[in-house]
Parts: sequence; structure tokens; C-alpha cells
Amino acid sequence: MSILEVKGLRKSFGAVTAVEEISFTVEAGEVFTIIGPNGAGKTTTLEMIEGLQFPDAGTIVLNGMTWDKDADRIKMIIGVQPQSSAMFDLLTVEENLDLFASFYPRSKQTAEVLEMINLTDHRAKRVKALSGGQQQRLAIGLAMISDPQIIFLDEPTTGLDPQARRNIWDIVLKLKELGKTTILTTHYMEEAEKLSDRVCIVDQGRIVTLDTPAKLIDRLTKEREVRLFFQDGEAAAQETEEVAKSRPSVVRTALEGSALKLWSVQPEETLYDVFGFTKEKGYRVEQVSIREMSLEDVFIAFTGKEWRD
Ligand SMILES: Nc1ncnc2c1ncn2[C@@H]1O[C@H](COP(=O)(O)OP(=O)(O)OP(=O)(O)O)[C@@H](O)[C@H]1O
Repeated sequence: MSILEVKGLRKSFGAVTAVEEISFTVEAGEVFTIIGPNGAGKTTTLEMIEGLQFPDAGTIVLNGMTWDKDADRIKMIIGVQPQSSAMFDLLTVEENLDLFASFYPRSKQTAEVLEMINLTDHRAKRVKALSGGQQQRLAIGLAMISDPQIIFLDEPTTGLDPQARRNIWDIVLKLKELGKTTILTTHYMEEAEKLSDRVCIVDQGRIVTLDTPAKLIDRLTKEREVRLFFQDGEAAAQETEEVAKSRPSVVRTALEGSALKLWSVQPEETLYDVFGFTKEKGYRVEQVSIREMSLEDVFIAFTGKEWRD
């Protein structure tokens, strides 16, 4: 049995349809990510699953239970990261955790949670003295204090700097090691790609596509983007472009000054050919990079839109 089954969810706010049709299942132990641009319906979907919004249509089954019959039991198996406004500013990190722990009949040891969220050294600090990243880590700690099976994290890294984002990623990976199920929303493609077992791309209240990051990328294309920078300038890049274009494995090319970009389905073979030519001509290539296609490319391919963030 799946730990979460969502079928035919729909929700409107007046004339605005936030969620049009969302259906998916999540297996125990997965990191399942809902990704999409602003206003795609991620938060509304999550809040319906968390029991905070009532759907206009559709069903939600959490570990075999439904909100109308088993609300109290569901609350014991889910953990929701509170918005920072729900924390007590004048209490310390440790006091917030102890307070949230007291809401449940059974909870994790505060010291263990502090270790997980890497705030042991800051446990005596008041919330208002914490950085944004530390506050987010505490919010995740509060979500896990009851030792839930399923943890919901709604854009836990939005607005954080890269290092603070990575610290949050470490916590998500630790949760996975513990066998927890994590449902995550994010704006960041890189984050979805790094953390998720499966990714669901949502746009305008509907699922655009759903699969493992690797399969999504693979389904899209076998292409790789190859970038070469020519020390001998634009003319050398242009001449090499003509050679690259004549190869059947090269799908398309682009010039950016002295840099040549080409997309190839057989990048290794293409590079042999290109370097054969540059060697013959005595052109010096300074930098070479090969880029794997990303989830961002998948989004653009499936929706026909640029990523809007
Ligand atoms: N309580 C509400 N009242 C009216 N409209 C709402 C309400 N909540 C959400 N909406 C609208 O529903 C749509 C989906 O919003 P939602 O917050 O679910 O999107 P999101 O994908 O989480 O976006 P973001 O990434 O900006 O948080 C938006 O157009 C939003 O303005």
C-alpha cells in the first residue's frame, strides 16, 4: 500500500482555480517533490493533503486513513514545517522544540533533533537571534519532533543563500536515511534533481509530468550540450561550427563570440571530430565543458515555456 494516495484533487478560490486536477501516489521512504512556478498550485495541494484546506473535489488517503474519519490519527503520523510566524520568537531553540514536543503523546528527544538539524550549538539562542537558514532548520526540527512517518516541507529553501540551502538538503537526506517519507515543494530545479526520488512538475494546477529525475531527463533527450572556448577568436569558432554542423550526431549549434556551443547525441564522437579539425588547423581550445540536460530543460520541453523564476 502507498503511504499517500491523492486522486482528482481540485480547489478554487472564487474565480481563481488554484488546483485543477492533481493525482499521484507516494511510496513509503520516498522524497517526492512538487515543483512548479509561482502560483502553480503547490502550496494549495500540500495544504489539502495536510488537512489545512478542504478540497472542492478529490480524495486523499494517508497510510490508509482519510481526514474525515481519522483526523486525530493522521496528525500523529504527519509533520508539517510551520511558517516562521508560528515559532515563538522570545523562546530559545530548545524551548520551542520542547514546547512542540509537549503537544504530542510521544516525541523524539530534543537533543537528537538538535543534532539532526545541526543547531546543538545554538540551542540556547532565541529564535529572533537566528539567521534565516537556522530558523528554517528549526522549522524542520519542529516538523520532526513527533517522529512522524511523513514530513511536509513547503519551499524550505526559498530565500536562503547557497550554503544555507545545502544545509537543508543534508537534513532531507538524513530523513531519507531514517526511512521517512518527505513531500517537498520547491522553485529550484537543482534542488528537485538532487534530492528527489520522483518529481512531479505542476503548472496551472495540473501535473505536467511525473517521474524520477533521471527518467524525465532521459525521456526528453539523449543530447548533451558541449561548449568550447577558442583562444584564436570568433573566426576559429565559426569555422569549427561549420564542421560540427556537418556531423549527423550534432543536433544544433550556437555561437557566442569566441565560444561555440553544440548539442550532440554522441558527444564523445563529436569531440573527436572537432579536435581532429582544430588540431589540423592549429586552433587552440581553452575550455571544454559538457552539460547534462537538466530538469529545467524538461520543464521547457513539456510546457513550451521558459522557467519563470
Ligand atoms: N486563500 C486564497 N485565496 C485566493 N486565492 C488563492 C488563495 N490561495 C491561493 N490562491 C491562488 O491560487 C493559485 C495557486 O496558489 P498556490 O499558493 O497554491 O501556488 P504555489 O505553486 O504554491 O505558488 P508559490 O510558489 O508562489 O507559493 C494562485 O493564483 C494564488 O493566488
